[in-house]
Amino acid sequence: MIRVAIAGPRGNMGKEAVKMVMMSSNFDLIAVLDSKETMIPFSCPVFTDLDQLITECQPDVLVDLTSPELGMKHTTLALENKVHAVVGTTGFSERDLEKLKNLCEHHQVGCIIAPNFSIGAVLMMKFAEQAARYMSDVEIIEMHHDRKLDAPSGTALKTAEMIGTLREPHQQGHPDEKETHPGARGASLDGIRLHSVRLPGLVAHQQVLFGGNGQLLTLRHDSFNRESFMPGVALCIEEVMKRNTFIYGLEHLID
Ligand SMILES: NC(=O)C1=CN([C@@H]2O[C@H](COP(=O)(O)OP(=O)(O)OC[C@H]3O[C@@H](n4cnc5c(N)ncnc54)[C@H](O)[C@@H]3O)[C@@H](O)[C@H]2O)C=CC1
Ligand SMILES: O=C(O)C1=N[C@H](C(=O)O)C[C@H](O)C1
Repeated sequence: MIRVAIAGPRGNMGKEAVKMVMMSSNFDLIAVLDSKETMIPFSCPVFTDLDQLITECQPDVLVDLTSPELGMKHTTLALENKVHAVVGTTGFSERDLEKLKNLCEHHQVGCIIAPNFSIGAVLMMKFAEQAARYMSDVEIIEMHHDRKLDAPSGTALKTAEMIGTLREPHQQGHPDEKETHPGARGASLDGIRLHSVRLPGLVAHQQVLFGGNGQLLTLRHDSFNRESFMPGVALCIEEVMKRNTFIYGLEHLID
């Protein structure tokens, strides 16, 4: 049994993760970390202090599903205490990722950062990486619920990064194009345009558009609920236990 603690247990993702871990015969939910003492009864102790949680409960793995600043704080503390970390929280900077990688190496402990836990989204990213070899003009439209804190999404950034391994950086669109309304062309990552839509009713959706002469290739993935992420969370908990390295992206865990 892997001893699992979850940070953010009352959130959209945290709720599903608590359910999944409790239902699994491989995992033992030994504690949750919340922002306050909660009225929601959990079948395990609720902590508001991660130091105390680690000392008293000694988890094997901390799963973080909170916010960018908290996620960084929690993951740092977990790794410093040699607790493996599975991080679904998005919005980390490149510097944050570098810092976590160094902590893994220093403390010889595993950490998996998964910008997207759903298998379909990971396949979309892999297909996009392949397509970029042949079609190098690409724009990404990600669409999420309006409670999301970070933009662009972690998935969109990771997709652009994967495409970037096979696409020469270049400016897209007309060389003389001008935004009459700032932001109209979206963010640019080496010339790949990223557009973020935030609307009530949405969950997590992304389209990757590849344009060529007389043709358009559209790759699309939709998560209609948070259950879609849970097989990926379970896989990461199992895999992180076998490692003492830093992994960024679920694509490194599937063939
Ligand atoms: N990697 C993936 O596949 C996915 C990642 N996410 C990411 O997961 C994160 C959480 O997303 P949601 O669940 O939608 O957000 P949410 O806002 O519903 O949940 C965040 C939770 O963190 C809790 N929290 C606040 N302060 C805390 C503290 N000090 N200690 C512990 N918990 C605290 C809040 O009470 C809240 O329940 C976001 O960064 C989001 O981008 C979301 C969906 C899928
Ligand atoms: O906040 C969300 O909801 C999601 N966040 C992740 C991201 O930023 O890509 C994964 C998924 O898109 C849902």
